Amino acid sequence: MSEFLRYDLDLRHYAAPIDWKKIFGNNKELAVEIGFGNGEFLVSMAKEKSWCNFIGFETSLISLVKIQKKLYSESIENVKVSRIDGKFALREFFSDNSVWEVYINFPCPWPKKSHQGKRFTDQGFTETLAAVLKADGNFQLISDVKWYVEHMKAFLLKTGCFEIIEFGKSDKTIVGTRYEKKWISQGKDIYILRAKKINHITVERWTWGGFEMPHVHIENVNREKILGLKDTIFKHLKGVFVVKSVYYSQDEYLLRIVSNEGGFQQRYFISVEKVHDRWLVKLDTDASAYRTPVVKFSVRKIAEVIGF
Ligand SMILES: C[S@@+](CC[C@H](N)C(=O)[O-])C[C@H]1O[C@@H](n2cnc3c(N)ncnc32)[C@H](O)[C@@H]1O
Repeated sequence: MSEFLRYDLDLRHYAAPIDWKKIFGNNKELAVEIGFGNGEFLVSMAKEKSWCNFIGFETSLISLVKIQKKLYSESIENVKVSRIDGKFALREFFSDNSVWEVYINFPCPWPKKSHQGKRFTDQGFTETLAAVLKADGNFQLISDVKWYVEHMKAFLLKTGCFEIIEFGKSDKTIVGTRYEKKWISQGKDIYILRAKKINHITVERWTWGGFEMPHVHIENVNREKILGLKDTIFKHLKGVFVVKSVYYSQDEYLLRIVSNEGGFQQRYFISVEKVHDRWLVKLDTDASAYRTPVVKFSVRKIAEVIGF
């Protein structure tokens, strides 16, 4: 394994909430950046604030690889990064009142209505901030999109948990990232929003409470039903899952699943295999998923549909 991979956390292997003190080996404050891109801001903050540990969440693999090389070459030890949706990770992997600051710099505004579930400007996200930030902890958003910053301000205020301490156009460079440089070079205005947590609320977490997974045993399977599941969509209170493909070999089926829960997408496999005289339906261990309500539901539902 490459040395720089030590910065990378595969959070599927950790029970939530994560014991960050154990991961970093110290008790420093925690700060989170979501969508760090090329990592300029995360790296400079980590160097400047060595009394704090930084966790960066990114969905882009290329960004992950780039920052790990940077962290390794500069021997920076107070940063961990993970390839995961930052909205989900902030809620699921941090205890209430545990994070000192959260930053988002130049998020994609997803202007189309059909994409609005991908925005950070929603009640679920601001409630998560109100849960995980410490008392007096801060959230900072920098963007070139005025309406996006205004929406975020409105959602923060709606929680009743934040005081706005800075809001408006900035006349100077703030974070020095690739996107900030790009928008400034195009003459765009840059907006800053800083908010301080003044009240606390808690939120429901989907994955807390261990790794238990409903492995379902069934007496027999209906082969036609399994093979006919391709492209079937199943609905659940919290989201949906679809069976994208079904693979078959002797006494074993592998179902490729895509789930979506409030915009959080997962791709994984459910295996159906013969064990002695019965069949076992379970989450395939080679491509594991976070144990969210829809993932658990998908295993039970497949067993229900194919078994008899
Ligand atoms: C427009 S770029 C900005 C990058 C960087 N912050 C900057 O200022 O240059 C947005 C970044 O957010 C990442 N991203 C988008 N949605 C995300 C999510 N839900 N969780 C984590 N990262 C996300 C994208 O992969 C992309 O790198």
